[in-house]
Amino acid sequence: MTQALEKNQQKSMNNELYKQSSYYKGLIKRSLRYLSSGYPIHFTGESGIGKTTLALHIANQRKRPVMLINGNKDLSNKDLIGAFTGYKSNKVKDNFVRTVHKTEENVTESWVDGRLLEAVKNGYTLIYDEFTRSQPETNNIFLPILEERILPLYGTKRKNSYVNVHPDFTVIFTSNPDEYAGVFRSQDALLDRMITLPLDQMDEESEIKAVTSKTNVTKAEAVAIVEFVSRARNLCSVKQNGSGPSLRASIMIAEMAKRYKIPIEGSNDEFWDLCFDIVWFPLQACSDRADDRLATKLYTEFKKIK
Ligand SMILES: Nc1ncnc2c1ncn2[C@@H]1O[C@H](COP(=O)(O)OP(=O)(O)OP(=O)(O)O)[C@@H](O)[C@H]1O
Repeated sequence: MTQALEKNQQKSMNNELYKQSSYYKGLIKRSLRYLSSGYPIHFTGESGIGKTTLALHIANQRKRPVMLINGNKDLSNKDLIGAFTGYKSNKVKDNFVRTVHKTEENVTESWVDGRLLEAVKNGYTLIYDEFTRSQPETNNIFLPILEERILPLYGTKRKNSYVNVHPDFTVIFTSNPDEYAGVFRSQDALLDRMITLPLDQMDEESEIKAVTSKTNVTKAEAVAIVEFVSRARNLCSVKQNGSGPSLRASIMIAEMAKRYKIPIEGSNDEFWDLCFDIVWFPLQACSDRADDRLATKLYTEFKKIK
């Protein structure tokens, strides 16, 4: 089974925000130019700000199959290049003459391409999400791919020692900033071969567009939710463990409120419980206030929802 994303698995084909915002339009245009000129791009920024969604959107514009790999510390060259998965045997018994038994057995090792090899050979657009979560040794395989346009097959028992990279093959990397737990410092040599585009938290107007395009809330409801989450974010006092509730928080609040018909009002207790459950943990992580003081401040911001 191919690992490339099927069309119906590809998100964000027709994203209103990307069509309307001059910032995103410019960024997408430049990114496509870099990719077409053979330069991989790298979106870096905090969790939940839309790196993967943007990467998928750009990848979809290239009209090539899209392959997604998620970085993790256990990802190995075997996963990326492929491996021999066992033996295939083929037995032929010849009983034509009853007294003579002839058996012929052919044993061949069967090879399964890894996702990177499949993408490299066929000219896919590869999205390597959170690539800094993989071990730097694993990511070294990208150096010859990006520099010499070959994928070495070292460590395998294949006849060819490398494959040429298809001219349409290109990579969009994403990462969270290095201070995140579980992230390895990425090698300078690899970063030197890509164009790194830092992404910031969306501005309020963009976030409202993202929430309305992703959920069924009205524009006014999206405004109320996004403004509340944004005020909650402003309660962050220390820049550690992220920067408070992200776009994801706004989307979760909107989805849950719609699904369970919870009125999006600052006077509704059920809506308060929903908002508190979703924003409290990331807010607590970025604040050095005592919990009771922080909760009181959050409640004050919640009450401002009309
Ligand atoms: N332009 C957009 N329009 C609608 N929804 C969006 C948009 N961008 C992001 N989202 C939504 O916001 C949420 C976070 O987006 P995404 O997963 O792309 O962020 P990320 O930066 O890759 O996060 P992480 O670093 O945690 O993987 C998702 O639910 C996604 O569908």
